[in-house]
Amino acid sequence: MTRPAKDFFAPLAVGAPAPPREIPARPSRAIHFFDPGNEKMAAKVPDMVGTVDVLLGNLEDAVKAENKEKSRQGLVDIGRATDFGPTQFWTRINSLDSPWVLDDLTTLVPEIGDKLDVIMVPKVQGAEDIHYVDRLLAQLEAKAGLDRPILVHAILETARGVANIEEICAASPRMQGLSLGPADLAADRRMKTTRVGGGHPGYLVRQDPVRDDLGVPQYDAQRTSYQQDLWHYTIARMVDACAMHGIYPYYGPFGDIKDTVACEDQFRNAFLLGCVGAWSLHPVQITIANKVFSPSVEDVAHARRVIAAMGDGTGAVMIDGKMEDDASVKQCQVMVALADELAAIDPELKEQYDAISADGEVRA
Ligand SMILES: CC(C)(COP(=O)(O)OP(=O)(O)OC[C@H]1O[C@@H](n2cnc3c(N)ncnc32)[C@H](O)[C@@H]1OP(=O)(O)O)[C@@H](O)C(=O)NCCC(=O)NCCSC(=O)C[C@](C)(O)C(=O)O
Ligand SMILES: [Mg+2]
Repeated sequence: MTRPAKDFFAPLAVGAPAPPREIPARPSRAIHFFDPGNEKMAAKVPDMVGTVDVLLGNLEDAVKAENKEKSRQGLVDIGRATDFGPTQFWTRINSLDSPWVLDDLTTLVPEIGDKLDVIMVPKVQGAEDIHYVDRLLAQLEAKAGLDRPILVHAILETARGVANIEEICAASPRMQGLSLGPADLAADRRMKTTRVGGGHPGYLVRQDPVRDDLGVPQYDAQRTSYQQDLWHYTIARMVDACAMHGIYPYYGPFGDIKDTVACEDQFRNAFLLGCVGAWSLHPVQITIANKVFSPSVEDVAHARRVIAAMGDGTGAVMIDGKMEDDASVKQCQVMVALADELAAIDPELKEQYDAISADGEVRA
């Protein structure tokens, strides 16, 4: 059973900061993963501040078992030494059934809890996992004297997690968002892919066979086929669950680092469906995510034009042969609100968006 409404926003430990009533829409187009125990990667982190929306020190998968403590300590060192300015600082802790997670939390909260914005919890199965982390964080925050609650992000990477998606989003006022974990999820579902996210050439639909003059189907003749998106169903569920709960959905990792074209396509599908960002595993993917998850100048110009033409936002008008009304103006408001949020942290985008007048004219 969920907590009654009057208790939902009460701190879960005496002296812990009050949980948030709203999750701020902070830009997070790329959640950039680095291994804090890898000296070469860690050395690059200070210079990445300001170039990426989120820097995430990863402690879970992709960190070898023998390096878990080194990575945790590396994260503490980076957290203490770095001024993150406008960039958010997140971590992915080890899974709740691992031998490392308790030390992750009991070390990170007192050492760098004042710097950490969000803790990503992998392999979340249901509300019980979030409840566990929620209470423990409250106890640790109280003990450390923190005045700001650390937010929680869940990765969906089991069938049970997907089935329990709504209760996971609703489990705590700390819930900030969800990410897709396509590799673990594929394994858990017994999907027959061996990739980390992205498409698969075998998952397709094919045009019907053309027929000859006698109406006989020509099965061997050339037919167009279209690759489909293996992740559409899960992302769409995430988007609805997150929107309903006032939190944020993210596409997860795209493992084929060299295929920047397909990565951009996968990220754009997620953007169009309602995701606010994706993970970047390699610096090259930051550029892709920043581009894809920022509305284009054309889209912002069109949105401003519709908003200007719609006046008080009611009724119907024709713009370039298309009907716009109370509903389409709301879509335009979503686009403009995102552009405003991004302009506030990205000077290059600000310049581009500032060149668009309030009624949608793009100045040269
Ligand atoms: C893919 C890898 C091995 C290629 O690493 P590389 O060294 O072969 O690449 P490179 O192109 O040769 O690197 C060029 C330079 O960039 C640096 N570099 C390279 N990557 C980064 C980075 N991320 N951040 C900062 N710097 C980075 C690298 O150290 C090197 O520095 P150098 O010029 O000084 O020699 C490497 O990029 C990497 O380890 N990335 C992170 C992988 C990761 O975090 N995986 C876990 C998330 S995905 C996941 O867990 C799945 C999920 C959700 O759980 C589920 O679906 O179930
Ligand atoms: Mg995983």
